[in-house]
Amino acid sequence: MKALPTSIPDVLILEPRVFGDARGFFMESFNQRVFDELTGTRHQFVQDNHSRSARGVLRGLHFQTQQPQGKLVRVVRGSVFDVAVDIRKESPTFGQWFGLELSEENQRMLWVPPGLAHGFLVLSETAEFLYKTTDYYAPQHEATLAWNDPDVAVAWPCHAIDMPQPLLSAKDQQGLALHQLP
Ligand SMILES: Cc1cn([C@H]2C[C@H](O)[C@@H](COP(=O)(O)OP(=O)(O)O[C@H]3O[C@H](C)C(=O)[C@H](O)[C@H]3O)O2)c(=O)[nH]c1=O
Repeated sequence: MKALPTSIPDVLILEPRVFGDARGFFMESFNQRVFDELTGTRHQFVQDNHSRSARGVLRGLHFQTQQPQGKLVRVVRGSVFDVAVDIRKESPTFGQWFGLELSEENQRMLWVPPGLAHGFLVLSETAEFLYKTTDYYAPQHEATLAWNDPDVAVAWPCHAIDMPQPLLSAKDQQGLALHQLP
């Protein structure tokens, strides 16, 4: 597995080693020792999540104000545009975002450390999204940064979904602006 830097210092792209043969492929999708070496951290994961979404669905941008979750995210079917936003007020990259395509084709993963907001836009007919988190779900602490906050200005590839607006949950339609975050 390789780690590639991004525009946000501790957000990393992880590229697994894929062993293909006539039967298909094998890869280690997670290895604690390798993860620790590549990220320089000792995070332990306590929860695995799996969501399926249709084209044009946008989930996010979510974070937990307490019990912040680090997330190791990947796509096993289809393709998404995945985004992390640095909302750590003391960070030199506060307010900046990083995004990339995660897909079953490129097998890429994104490591999103605790304290950032995270979300994705589905580009394929459907997408199966799997991720590990470093702390438990805590709905009482969950919040949403507005996907279209002009101060963050995420360049979502909405042209690729062939619809006027992404499909958002009621909760995500009520996202906060960056300047409103606690
Ligand atoms: C996240 C989560 C949700 N749920 C329940 C709560 C709701 O009844 C239902 C759907 O929840 P929600 O609409 O918040 O699911 P997503 O919009 O996919 O939320 C996720 O979306 C973006 C991509 C993220 O980065 C977060 O990990 C996560 O917030 O699952 C649970 O029981 N456990 C959980 O860990």
